[in-house]
Amino acid sequence: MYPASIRIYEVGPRDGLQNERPVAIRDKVQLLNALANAGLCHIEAGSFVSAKWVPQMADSAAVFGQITRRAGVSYSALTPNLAGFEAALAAGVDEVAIFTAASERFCQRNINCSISESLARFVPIVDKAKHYGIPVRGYVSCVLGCPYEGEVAPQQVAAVAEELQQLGVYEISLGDTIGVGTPQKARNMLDTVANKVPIAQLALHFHDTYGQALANILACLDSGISTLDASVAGLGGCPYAQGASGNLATEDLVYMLHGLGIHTGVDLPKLARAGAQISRVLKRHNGSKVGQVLTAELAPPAQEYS
Ligand SMILES: CC(C)(COP(=O)([O-])OP(=O)([O-])OC[C@H]1O[C@@H](n2cnc3c(N)ncnc32)[C@H](O)[C@@H]1OP(=O)([O-])[O-])[C@@H](O)C(=O)NCCC(=O)NCCSC(=O)C[C@@](C)(O)CC(=O)[O-]
Repeated sequence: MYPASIRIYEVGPRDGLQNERPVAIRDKVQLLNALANAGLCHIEAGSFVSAKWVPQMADSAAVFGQITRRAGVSYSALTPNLAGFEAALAAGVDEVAIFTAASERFCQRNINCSISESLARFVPIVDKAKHYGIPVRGYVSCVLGCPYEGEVAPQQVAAVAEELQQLGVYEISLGDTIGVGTPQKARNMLDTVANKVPIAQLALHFHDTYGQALANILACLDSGISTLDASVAGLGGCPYAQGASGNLATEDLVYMLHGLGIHTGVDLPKLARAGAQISRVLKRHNGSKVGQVLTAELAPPAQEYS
């Protein structure tokens, strides 16, 4: 049976924009405000990582300082280490996310340490976050494949997710970082992880490189999953996974969920306008098919795509 409602975790301003051309602070803030106005209540607004590694996120503190905070909306950020957590706290985040991988080589390329070193780094973050009452989310990357190691065993994903849960995160988002999953594999991976971590603490974070993300989600929708990550206009990719597309477009996800009678609390036309606006700013093709249809009149002239 499908759930009556789904919590959508919007990652476009972070996962999306970290892999796009640089965007002015005012445009990021406008996007964040538009997403909140569209009814999204969980928005990943930036990351406190090394500017040498991900320059697109270097202005996250300024972005947090300029958002028009909307009541009931949680604005979160990625924090790879204690320095990142302290900067995020000073910037006024509502929630942070720690991130590791199910693949050793991806973990090294992404955060320059092994999986076990990453987990050790997260201990003081979780401790300090608890002290300040800041919820911590966890990510596991490469849950359906790795750009360096190929196939990733679902048992390995489950083992890393279980370690994150034992650290004290409230939720673990399972990332198909390079979007290689297919429906049966996605469901098998989710069921394997759910044997170790309660499904209520899991979220799905599927990139759409091979156009499978929506099908993968549909295959998992009657599992008890209640949180899905998505990126407005399908923004993004992955800095350490060449060729990876952005997350599943939020507009496409909302359209499907509403069509199934599942409540999201999201105003689709407002969301589509936010997606069209940021696509214009980026002079980028709108990665949401639903967004393209709903905002045809806002689309930039064709020559701007070249
Ligand atoms: C983790 C590090 C910092 C290790 O990087 P490192 O080089 O091993 O760390 P370090 O401690 O030696 O520091 C190197 C420099 O970075 C600075 N530094 C150190 N920490 C911070 C910080 N928090 N904020 C700002 N600056 C920082 C530090 O001060 C120093 O500066 P320098 O002395 O050279 O001028 C680096 O590898 C890094 O920043 N990586 C970030 C990678 C990243 O953001 N990747 C994208 C997000 S993950 C993702 O997209 C996947 C996900 C979550 O969406 C799920 C999925 O789809 O799979």
